[in-house]
Order: sequence, then structure tokens, then C-alpha cells
Amino acid sequence: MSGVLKVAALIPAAGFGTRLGQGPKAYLDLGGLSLLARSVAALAPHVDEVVVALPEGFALPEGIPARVVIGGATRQASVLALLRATDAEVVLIHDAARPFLPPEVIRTVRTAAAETGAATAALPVADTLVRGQGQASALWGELTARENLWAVQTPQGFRRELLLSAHLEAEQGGIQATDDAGLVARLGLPVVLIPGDARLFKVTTPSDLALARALVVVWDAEDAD
Ligand SMILES: Nc1ccn([C@@H]2O[C@H](COP(=O)(O)OP(=O)(O)OP(=O)(O)O)[C@@H](O)[C@H]2O)c(=O)n1
Ligand SMILES: C[C@](O)(CO)[C@H](O)COP(=O)(O)O
Repeated sequence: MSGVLKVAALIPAAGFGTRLGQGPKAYLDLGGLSLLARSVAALAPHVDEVVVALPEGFALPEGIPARVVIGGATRQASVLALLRATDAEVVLIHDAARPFLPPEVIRTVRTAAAETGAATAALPVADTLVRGQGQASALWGELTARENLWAVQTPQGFRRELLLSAHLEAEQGGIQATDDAGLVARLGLPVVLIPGDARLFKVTTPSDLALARALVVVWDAEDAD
């Protein structure tokens, strides 16, 4: 569907949801659909194929149009397994744990990735930022200026060869990063920041899940309009 370049959506969904404490988050129900089903449904119309990394021993729920690979011990290892499972020229990496994915963000990240090599959704930080200090980091330490600071989200889009090289270099050097754009940026290559969306938050803790269960009602109603 996506034109000259083959595009794949790669969804790391092999985590165990430790901070939420309800098992692998990809399978959690949100308004009648799993988090994974929501991410796949949002991405599928914009790409040529969807590949999902699941924990070993777990199966893809019925009716989800995707291929499966076994994930790794870390998010980074799961993404590397996904990159090795596709020959697409452009890849969109998206956390299964971010179920509210506006189509405009997908389109913009995909276009910027194809044109420049690397792009990610991100949101300008709106809160005052301070580093905690003391034993439990519970005391006000150094204030950090928030100008030009962005909170990084997914989807993140890349030319696949570029991201694969960044991952292989990281693997060789024993580098662990919290996201894929960071692995590209550490090679000195530009990563375009695309304005994301507050609704693209990651379901990480029980309060995130409560927020997601409230938001899904509005989200699905808008979709039905
Ligand atoms: N070994 C891993 C770890 C994480 N992920 C995926 O990476 C995304 C972001 O990770 P996170 O929100 O941290 O999920 P979990 O690892 O499941 O959560 P926790 O860290 O609380 O255990 C999720 O879609 C998760 O399934 C993955 O594919 N493989
Ligand atoms: C990739 C990510 O969602 C960008 O913000 C984030 O770094 C994942 O972190 P996690 O600790 O693996 O959830």
C-alpha cells in the first residue's frame, strides 16, 4: 500500500509487564480489544506487513493480521529479532504498550523516515524538571531547563539498513539503550523529532491503565463517527 518502498510495522510486544503486574501487557483487554490488537489495527493500513515480537511460548491472538517472532530478554533484543525478520526498506517500530495511535502521527513519521533515514514521535516537555537527590532521590536537587526537551514516544521510523547497523554496533559494544532512535543518534546521525500526541502515552503502571480505560471510551466513540 505504501508506494515504491516496502514498509513494515515492527511491534515489540515481548515484555512481561512487571511494573503493571498483570502479565504480558500486549494481551491486556482495553474496551474489548487487546493492547496488541489496537496497535496492529492502527498500523496495518499504513504498511505492507506487520511483524510482532512475543514472549517465548505465547501465541498471537486470533484475527490479528501479523507475523510473529520470538522476542528477546530486553526490548532492544526484541527489536533486533524483528529487524532480522523483514526485508522491508522502511520500518516503523511501535510499542504494543501504546494503544492510542493517531493516523496522522504514523503518516508523518513514515514519510520523514523514508526521506531522512530516522524519525520519532516525541512530545515537548510541559512540566518543570528537577533531578532528585538524597538516598531515595526524594529531595529537590538540580533544576533542569525544560526548553527544547522532548519526551520520546513511538512510533519511530527508520531506513531498515541504518537501524540494523546501529543495533549491530550496539550489540558488539555491549550498549543498552532505552529506544531505537537513541541507537541511531549515538552514531552521530540525525533523528527528526515529529510532534507526537499526549494520547500516545505508554501503559506502564496501574494508573496508566486506569487512564487508558477511561480514554478508550472517547477514542472508540470518535473512531465510530
Ligand atoms: N524483552 C522485551 C521487553 C519489552 N518489550 C516490549 O517493549 C515495549 C515497551 O516496554 P515496556 O513498556 O517496558 O513493557 P514491559 O517490558 O512489558 O514492562 P516492564 O518493564 O514493566 O516489565 C512493550 O510493548 C514491551 O512488550 C519487548 O518486546 N521485549
Ligand atoms: C521506546 C520508549 O517507549 C520511548 O519512550 C521507551 O524508551 C521504552 O522504555 P521501557 O522502559 O522499555 O518501557
